[in-house]
Amino acid sequence: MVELSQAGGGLLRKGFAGDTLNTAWYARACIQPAWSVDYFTALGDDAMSDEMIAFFEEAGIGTNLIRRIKGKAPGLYMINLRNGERSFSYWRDNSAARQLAADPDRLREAIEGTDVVYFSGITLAILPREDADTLLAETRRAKAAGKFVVFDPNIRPRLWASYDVMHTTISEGARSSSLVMPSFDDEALHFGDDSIEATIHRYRALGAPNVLIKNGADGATLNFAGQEDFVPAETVKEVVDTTSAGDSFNGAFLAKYLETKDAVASACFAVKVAARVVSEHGALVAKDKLGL
Ligand SMILES: Nc1ncnc2c1ncn2[C@@H]1O[C@H](COP(=O)(O)OP(=O)(O)O)[C@@H](O)[C@H]1O
Ligand SMILES: O=C(O)C(=O)C[C@H](O)[C@H](O)COP(=O)(O)O
Repeated sequence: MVELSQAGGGLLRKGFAGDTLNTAWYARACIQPAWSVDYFTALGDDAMSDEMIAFFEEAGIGTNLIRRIKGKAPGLYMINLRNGERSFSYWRDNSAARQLAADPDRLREAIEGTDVVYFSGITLAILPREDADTLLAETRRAKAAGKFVVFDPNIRPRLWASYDVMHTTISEGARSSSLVMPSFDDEALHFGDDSIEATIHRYRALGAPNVLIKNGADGATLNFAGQEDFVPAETVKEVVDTTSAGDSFNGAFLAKYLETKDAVASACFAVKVAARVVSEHGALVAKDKLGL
């Protein structure tokens, strides 16, 4: 999506963001140069879509899988801030990305060509029902084939037709995953979990072998194959904008974990990156400000 963030004095800064893009961006910033990170989405044929493609390429994110749709444009969102905590306004009903899974062969081919698949509750929420089912069938297939499938529920009630559809579809997303990376405040608020243990238990019972719960300034709890660990958050002097805290954590974590297979060390790295991200405006913080 195109992102409008606060630039001071009533001015808005234009950027590009969206939860899966943010995660790809931080993974790319943190991963070994020899690894490739590709973004699978749909864009339009307008100037803004061209600019986004150029921006992804400049960041080193592969764009060959991106479908261009005639007459369409990217979605738009604006970050609203209250004491550093973000909320979003969206203009995305007609975005090109809603058609990202409309071509099942293309989707299957893209997934077959990769070792790791990352998607989110927002990915599922913006798709027409039958396309969400297509994507879920492919992520189940990928997991069964031994690929590492990673899912962040990223619960956004406004994007879903109803609570029941949201609950069922997010549960299916988790069931088709090797690792689920939820944020505890969302899970407690929307799915009624009264503890981090309850969230871990729910996702493991659905069939996700690994769960990593992010909990804002209270750090992160991991349960990898039944082994539980806790990693505290970094202390942040001033929380400026929490947009992308969770996505940057996910991208940084995956970059380290895929290389080292050390979940705790990777979470320790991810809390450091996320701490830098909440200290700046907007979803994507420049690599030289991440302290890598
Ligand atoms: N106020 C904060 N101080 C320090 N670290 C933070 C803060 N807020 C978020 N983080 C870091 O970002 C990670 C993700 O934040 P969280 O708020 O749980 O995700 P989301 O943005 O998805 O709601 C946390 O696990 C933590 O490491
Ligand atoms: O809401 C959406 O659809 C977006 O993708 C916009 C934001 O860039 C991410 O939501 C940020 O995600 P957090 O890491 O949870 O702060």
